[in-house]
Order: sequence, then C-alpha cells, then structure tokens
Amino acid sequence: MMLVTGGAGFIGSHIVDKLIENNYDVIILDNLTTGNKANVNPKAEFVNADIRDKTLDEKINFKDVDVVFHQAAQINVRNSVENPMYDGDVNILGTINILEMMRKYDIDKIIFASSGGAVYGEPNYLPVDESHTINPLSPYGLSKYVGEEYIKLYNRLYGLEYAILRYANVYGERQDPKGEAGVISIFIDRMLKNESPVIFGDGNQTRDFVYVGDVAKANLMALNWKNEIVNIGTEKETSVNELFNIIKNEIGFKGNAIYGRAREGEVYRIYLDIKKAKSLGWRPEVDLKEGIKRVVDWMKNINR
Ligand SMILES: O=c1ccn([C@@H]2O[C@H](COP(=O)(O)OP(=O)(O)O[C@H]3O[C@H](CO)[C@H](O)[C@H](O)[C@H]3O)[C@@H](O)[C@H]2O)c(=O)[nH]1
Repeated sequence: MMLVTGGAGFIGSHIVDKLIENNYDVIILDNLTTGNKANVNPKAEFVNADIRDKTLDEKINFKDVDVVFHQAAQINVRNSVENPMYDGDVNILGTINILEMMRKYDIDKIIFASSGGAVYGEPNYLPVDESHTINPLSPYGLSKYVGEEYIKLYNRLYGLEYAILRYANVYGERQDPKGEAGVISIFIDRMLKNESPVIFGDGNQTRDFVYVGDVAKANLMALNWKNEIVNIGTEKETSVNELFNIIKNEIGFKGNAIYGRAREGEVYRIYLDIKKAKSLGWRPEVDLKEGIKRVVDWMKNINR
C-alpha cells in the first residue's frame, strides 16, 4: 500500500494517478487546505486529516503502508517569509509527525518532495548540482532542508530508506492559479481572462520549469532509488519575461505585463543540473512549450 500525503494537491494527485495506473493501492492523506477534492482519484482511499495530527494512526492503517510519498506542505516561498511559524509548523513538525508514524509502524521507505529551487539559495555556479552548498533565502527553503535532514537522521537511527527529490519549478494541469505560487498557471489564468499578469521585479529572474507528469514519473522511479538525493528539473533556464512571451504567443494575448515590486526571499537565477537523475534513468520528456500548451488547454476546459 502506498500513502501519498498531499495526494489531493497539485503534484501529489499526479503521483496518485500514476501509482493507480501502475496497479498500486493508494491512500491519500490531505486536509484540503490547498488540496482539492476534485483531484482525488476515485480509486484511492481518501483520508481528510492533517499531517500534524498526533492521532493519525487512528485514521490510517499504517500497518498496511509500505512507502510514503510525502508531498503535503506549505509550498509558498513568499508566504513563508510573511509567516515563518506556520511554514515551520507544517513543513518541519508535520514531517516529523509522519516520520514518527513511520517509525512506530516500521514503514520501509519515504519519498520526499524537497525543493531544488529553494534549498540552495542564490547559486554559486550554474547549473546547480546536488553537492552545491545549502544556503536557503526563505523559511520555506530552510524548512524543506530541515525535512531532508530529519529523514537522513531517521535513516541513521532506524534504517529508514529514502529518496529525496529536489524539484525545480513544477508546473502543469491542476496547479491552482488562485494561490500566489505557480507563475505559469497564474499567467495563463490572467491572459485567458484578457488581464495583464504582474511580473515581480524586472522579470529577468530565471527558473527551471519542469512538467508535473515528468515529476510524477520520477517519483515512481524513486521506488527503486536507495537513499539518494536527486535534482528533478530540466537543466534549462527561462526568465519570467521569456515565460510571459511564450504564454502570450500561445494564447494570442494582445496586452503587456505589469511590473510590480520584487519579492523578498527569492533567488534571482537558478536552474538545476540533472546528471544524477539521468544516471538513474530519469529524464524530462515534455518541453516547456508543449507543457504550456497542455496547461492552456486544461484551463480553457475547466473554465468553460
Ligand atoms: O504573479 C506572479 C507570480 C510569480 N512571479 C515570479 O515568478 C517566479 C516563480 O514564482 P513561483 O511562485 O511560480 O515559484 P517560486 O520559484 O517562488 O516557488 C516554486 O518553486 C520553488 C522551487 O523553485 C518551490 O519549490 C515552491 O514550492 C514553488 O512554489 C518568481 O521569480 C516570482 O517572483 C511573478 O513575477 N508574478
């Protein structure tokens, strides 16, 4: 049995779908704060609870769980700067609570969603590989890294097996444009409504945008990765200005972007070295233009 925390969320729900396609039995744990009931695969068992709940084992039969895909988190970099206590509560204490359940019920393995965009901080060199120094610029980057370190500690203390996936900027269908994170879905949503998106800062900041289907695939492959920390990105750098133009062309939007103030706690340039993932057999398959096209089609359909 596979347990996916955050399985009603954006990335988690894609992992659930792929697991079910591959005939695994799945339990979803999600408290629906940012997750959405509509994303819940009907073939999965759904448990509405919080990862910080100390009585989780009264709600989930952990004895049947073999692997935990831990995707539930506070995911917003900018909100973590505004509210570091909440970020730490969910991302650090929530992760410890999941690890404690795993220890108590002797669960073999955790596959953890970490952040390749946020744990390294402003890169010393590009692309950033997994041995780059850790120097987060936000509570979110730090809380993700602390989660990694707890997992490694549980490996040393109790032999818990892990795969830590440091995601680049993940985008795709089901990313909620109403939150503040997920620039691609936010820009598409606005331009489809014929409204100008807001670019924070000068728009020359860059990110590595990786398609959610490719990320879900990496998670399934990680079932065979033993105690590895792996960047999951594309090794391609795209600025927010470039992104605006790609989406503008795809949609045929006639307006311009509005430029707003830069946000604190953000890195300026980043893209990830993915040699390690490739050596483990994974590579991204959907390029940015194709991925954006898919999100545009999806958003047109849900808004109809
Ligand atoms: O309306 C917007 C929203 C975002 N941006 C800019 O677009 C870039 C990307 O912003 P996102 O919110 O899409 O992504 P972040 O890089 O801030 O964070 C995301 O990617 C990270 C990894 O890089 C984390 O893992 C995090 O969980 C995830 O939300 C940033 O420079 C941001 O300033 C805008 O210009 N306008």
